[in-house]
Amino acid sequence: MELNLPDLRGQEPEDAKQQLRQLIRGARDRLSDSQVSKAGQDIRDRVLEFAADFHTIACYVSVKKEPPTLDLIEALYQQGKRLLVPKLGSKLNRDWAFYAGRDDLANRSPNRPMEPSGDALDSSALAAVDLVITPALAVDRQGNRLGQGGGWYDRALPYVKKQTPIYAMCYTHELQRELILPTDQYDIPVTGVLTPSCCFKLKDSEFQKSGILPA
Ligand SMILES: Nc1nc2c(c(=O)[nH]1)N(C=O)[C@@H](CNc1ccc(C(=O)N[C@@H](CCC(=O)O)C(=O)O)cc1)CN2
Ligand SMILES: Nc1ncnc2c1ncn2[C@@H]1O[C@H](COP(=O)(O)OP(=O)(O)OP(=O)(O)O)[C@@H](O)[C@H]1O
Repeated sequence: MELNLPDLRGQEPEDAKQQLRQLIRGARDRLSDSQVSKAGQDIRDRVLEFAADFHTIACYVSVKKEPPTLDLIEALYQQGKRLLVPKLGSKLNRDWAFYAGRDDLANRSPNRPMEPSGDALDSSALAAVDLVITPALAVDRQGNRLGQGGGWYDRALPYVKKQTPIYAMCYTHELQRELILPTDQYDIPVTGVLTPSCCFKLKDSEFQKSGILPA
């Protein structure tokens, strides 16, 4: 499946981003449950291998049709990794807590991703992570990431150490081979991308140079 997104250069970045989000969310809504759960299995298998050398990992807890991360997080935890996941509370606080097993995750506020019960840590906890996995609706060849629009990660990511890799997770068809995504001054480009079919660093990749995805 290819996602044909319009080129919205000339529009205000905020308006352009909003239109792109609607189109991509619409396409996600049309994914079947079995497509989403297959993506979750592929993500678990691939990212587990990719993440072998990282010990403390920040990762989002997926909701609805987002690329599923629950099986991945549990598998990483079973391997003894430390996982920080967002703890939004009732106010979209930019807090985090350590994952303590699947049974400890619960919907603690309506319409929010599931959260662990552990203490809320502010974003400065991100200084201790070796790898960040962010959600994305799309990523382009330059590493620009389109998020859900809250500016949540844009505000949290400045706490990540400069050398720490930041990988954005999306579906493979959401990687933009041609389109340059609209950006604003706060956007922080990502180091690499994770999808159900590929995990790679952007710098000097074939995708960055010529839009070709790894086999
Ligand atoms: N799984 C996941 N976790 C994430 C993010 C994400 O995109 N995906 N975020 C990425 O930044 C942050 C949270 N961002 C959020 C931004 C807005 C709303 C929100 O407004 N929710 C609506 C309900 C929306 C709906 O039902 O579709 C609400 O509160 O009423 C929630 C979380 C951190 N955790
Ligand atoms: N560090 C920041 N300080 C102040 N405002 C910010 C910051 N980062 C983002 N914003 C504002 O938040 C709003 C949403 O930002 P943006 O469109 O980049 O979100 P996003 O990257 O799609 O979402 P998210 O980061 O939650 O995944 C914009 O109005 C943006 O200017």
